[in-house]
Amino acid sequence: MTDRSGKCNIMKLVKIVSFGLLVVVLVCFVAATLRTLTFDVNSGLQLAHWEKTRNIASDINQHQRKELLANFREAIQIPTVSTSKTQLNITALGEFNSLLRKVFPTVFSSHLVQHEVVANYSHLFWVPGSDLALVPYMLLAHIDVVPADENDGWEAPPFSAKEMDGFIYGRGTIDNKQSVMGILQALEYLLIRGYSPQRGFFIGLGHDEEVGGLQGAMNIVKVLKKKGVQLAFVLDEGLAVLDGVISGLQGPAALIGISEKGQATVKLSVFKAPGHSSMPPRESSIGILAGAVKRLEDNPMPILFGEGPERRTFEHLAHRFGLPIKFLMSNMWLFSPLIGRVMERSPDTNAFLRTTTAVTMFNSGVKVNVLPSLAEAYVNLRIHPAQTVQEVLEFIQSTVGDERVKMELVNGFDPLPVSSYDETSFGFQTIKKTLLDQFPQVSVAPGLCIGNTDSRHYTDLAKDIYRFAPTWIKPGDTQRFHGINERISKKNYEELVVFYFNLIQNCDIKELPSPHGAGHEL
Ligand SMILES: CCCCCCCC/C=C\CCCCCCCC(=O)NCC(=O)O
Ligand SMILES: [Zn+2]
Ligand SMILES: [Zn+2]
Repeated sequence: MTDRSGKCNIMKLVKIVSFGLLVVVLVCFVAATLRTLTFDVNSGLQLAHWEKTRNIASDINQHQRKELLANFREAIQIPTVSTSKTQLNITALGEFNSLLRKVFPTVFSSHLVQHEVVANYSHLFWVPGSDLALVPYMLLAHIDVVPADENDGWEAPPFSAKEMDGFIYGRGTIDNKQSVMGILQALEYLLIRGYSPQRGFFIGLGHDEEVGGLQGAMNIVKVLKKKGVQLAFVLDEGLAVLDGVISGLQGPAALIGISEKGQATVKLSVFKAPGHSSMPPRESSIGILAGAVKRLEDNPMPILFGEGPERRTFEHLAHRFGLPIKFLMSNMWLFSPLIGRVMERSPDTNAFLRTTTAVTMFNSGVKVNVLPSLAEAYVNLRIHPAQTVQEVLEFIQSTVGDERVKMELVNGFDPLPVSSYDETSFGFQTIKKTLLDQFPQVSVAPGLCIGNTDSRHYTDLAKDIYRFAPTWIKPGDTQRFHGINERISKKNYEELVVFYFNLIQNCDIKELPSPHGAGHEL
């Protein structure tokens, strides 16, 4: 018995020790493979080694506070609406031109600024720098806005620029007149205070961005190409400071767009012989098309989370999440499918995961007793960086799976190249430094811009294109883009003016401080 039980005990002990060893080996393996990123994304700027510039202070007095706000409100009150490529409000665009000249007299009269109107309503400014060896950069924004209907539920008329509870309400307040006016207001104040740049810069204000920028941005690019211009970087609208928008993230995050999604507009159509509504066929053109559209909505494109630059966002921000999210985000190679499942539940986070499918127009029928011959739908897709227009078309074709539904690509372009964001990236680091000087509480990370911008026309002029403005977006604000009650706080608009005021001056450094001793020449 003793022997047997002794043997049993030894066997048990061997089993327990083996199991224990196995657990230790497994834990060691997992610990070696998995990681929890703890680096501080805001470090690495080498602030102590940053070239000293004698920046003009950006303080704003009471008079200027009133003035800059009044200028901004006037800009919002002009309905520079773009409805389609052929429907632009040219009266409003003309009025906007006069407004710019009236409220920024120094910009338009200074010998330091060259200005030209492009394609009738867009503006190109050139401010040469004193050091010709420094490659210029360019700031972009757009004057036009999408339509707005007061009856959709606006709390204030969309072109009233009404002030309520410290906010200015109106179409264009966050897309994108805050940048148009913010950039020029900053330049006006810089010039008044005697500033002249060392590094030259351009400002481009497009008038038809909301319908593709084919007149404004494309012609500005043509003008610059003719002059042989190459740019150190371009900064356009796009992402923003997200405050409480990414659930679980501690503190606000400034996401600087280093790429933007591609886009395709696809027309689906069904043709059937017309006839009398008293003798309907089993399936109408409308019914067949509705079925196709429903299948597209029921079968979203695959989740590609982690396969594009959005992966970098979460790796950068991982340290600002509590456990266990921090752990999941630090190991995207393993957990991205799980994170994707959670993020797809909300439209604004879903947009970062996959190519999105939006049915935006559906037309058919002319009379109640006539069977319509033609039913048409337009589908607008925003293409994830890991896909192409071609792949998206193939997906649509197989999902619709009905030869009676004709598919036509109206227009499309692939996702944009990824710009640099490492320690040697002049544009990214200068934007980041300017942000951190002004908003030390913010984490700065690269991001994917889910909308399209005029900057996509600039790829031949600059390798590095960033999409960002320090517009603060809080919970509920993402729906204000192209939606109702678009607004910006007065404080935030002032902050934008200060941001551009400081950014322009910060760009005057010759090179970035190098973590390894040698500078990064531009
Ligand atoms: C990482 C998860 C964060 C989710 C929060 C989403 C934050 C969204 C922030 C900004 C909105 C993006 C707007 C982009 C600018 C759009 C410009 C535009 O309208 N262009 C025309 C077009 O795309 O059709
Ligand atoms: Zn915009
Ligand atoms: Zn827009």
